[in-house]
Amino acid sequence: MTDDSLDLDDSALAEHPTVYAVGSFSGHTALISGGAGGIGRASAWLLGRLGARVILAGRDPGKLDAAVAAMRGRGLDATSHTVDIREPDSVSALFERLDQERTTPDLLVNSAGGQFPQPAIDFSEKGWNTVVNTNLNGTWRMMQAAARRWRDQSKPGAIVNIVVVTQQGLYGVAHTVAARAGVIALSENLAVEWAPLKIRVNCIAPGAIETPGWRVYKPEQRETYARSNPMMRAGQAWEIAEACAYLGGAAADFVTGETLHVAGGSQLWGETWTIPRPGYFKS
Ligand SMILES: CCC/C=C/C(=O)SCCNC(=O)CCNC(=O)[C@H](O)C(C)(C)COP(=O)([O-])OP(=O)([O-])OC[C@H]1O[C@@H](n2cnc3c(N)ncnc32)[C@H](O)[C@@H]1OP(=O)([O-])[O-]
Ligand SMILES: NC(=O)C1=CN([C@@H]2O[C@H](COP(=O)(O)OP(=O)(O)OC[C@H]3O[C@@H](n4cnc5c(N)ncnc54)[C@H](OP(=O)(O)O)[C@@H]3O)[C@@H](O)[C@H]2O)C=CC1
Repeated sequence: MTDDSLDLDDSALAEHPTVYAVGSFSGHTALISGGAGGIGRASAWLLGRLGARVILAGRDPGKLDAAVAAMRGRGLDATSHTVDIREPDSVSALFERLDQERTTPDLLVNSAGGQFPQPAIDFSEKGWNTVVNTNLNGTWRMMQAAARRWRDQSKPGAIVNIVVVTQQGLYGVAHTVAARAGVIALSENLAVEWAPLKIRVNCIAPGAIETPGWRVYKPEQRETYARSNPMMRAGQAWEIAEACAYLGGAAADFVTGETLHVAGGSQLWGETWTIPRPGYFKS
């Protein structure tokens, strides 16, 4: 697997078959953080094709512009805004821009996130804080900003947080496992606290999904990912997008506080070593 082969193909995303009915998201607006990344972009394409107005958010304006241009080229209603979810002021500014446009998303997909592989014993203070600030604090900031709009406008809302498999099998990224376990616990708690506001909060835990985000891992580690689950293959971003359409849409109206593993069973069996597997574990 080369670095180039990790890039998603917009023309494939424009035509990939889906189980969902065209129009099932008509009249809905979806805000997707990390919308120009792998999972976020696939989710934006799917929701857009199902009729949603999609707003992509991320740090890199070039990546956002390219993704939006590809979607608009196929007639989808797509726009973008820059945001750095690590910065509270940046998240506030994003939502203030949406307020000025009189736009309130119905669905928030938090796909912005990431980490670097390193043995935990070597984490620096800054490295740990960066990953926790991105994945736990950044996700929380987006959730709170959206929920305040829904509360103030008496509108229902749905949140889908993209996390990682936390209970077993993912090693070399302990900072992100800790941060995402926090997001899952937070989501379960808010599913109750925000139920009176008609806000549903769910998570998707992807297994190994081939995306540009994999470039952060060495090729020799990536080569092991397809054997890290009982189904003996890597997943595709589209498979996460379809889960997103389920949890974010009407089919999941009675589902909240759930974490859906789309991971080929890796939450039950298998190991993903993002750093070299210590000889200690070799048979
Ligand atoms: C199948 C497997 C599971 C897959 C799961 C996935 O999620 S895949 C897809 C998911 N997608 C991704 O994961 C996307 C890719 N990931 C990222 O963008 C980054 O990992 C990020 C989240 C840290 C943000 O990065 P950024 O560039 O915005 O941040 P920055 O440059 O400001 O760094 C801040 C500090 O972090 C530290 N530090 C950073 N890197 C390393 C390292 N290699 N080594 C050691 N330390 C490192 C360092 O302390 C640095 O500060 P310094 O010492 O330089 O002053
Ligand atoms: N691919 C996989 O195997 C798995 C992925 N995941 C998780 O799924 C999510 C999506 O990952 P994936 O699509 O694979 O990876 P990508 O790296 O392709 O996408 C991640 C996106 O997050 C955005 N992002 C990162 N940091 C910030 C920030 N501080 N503010 C705003 N945007 C940010 C990036 O945008 P920009 O470049 O513009 O900053 C990027 O587009 C992540 O949380 C990831 O950890 C979980 C399990 C497995």
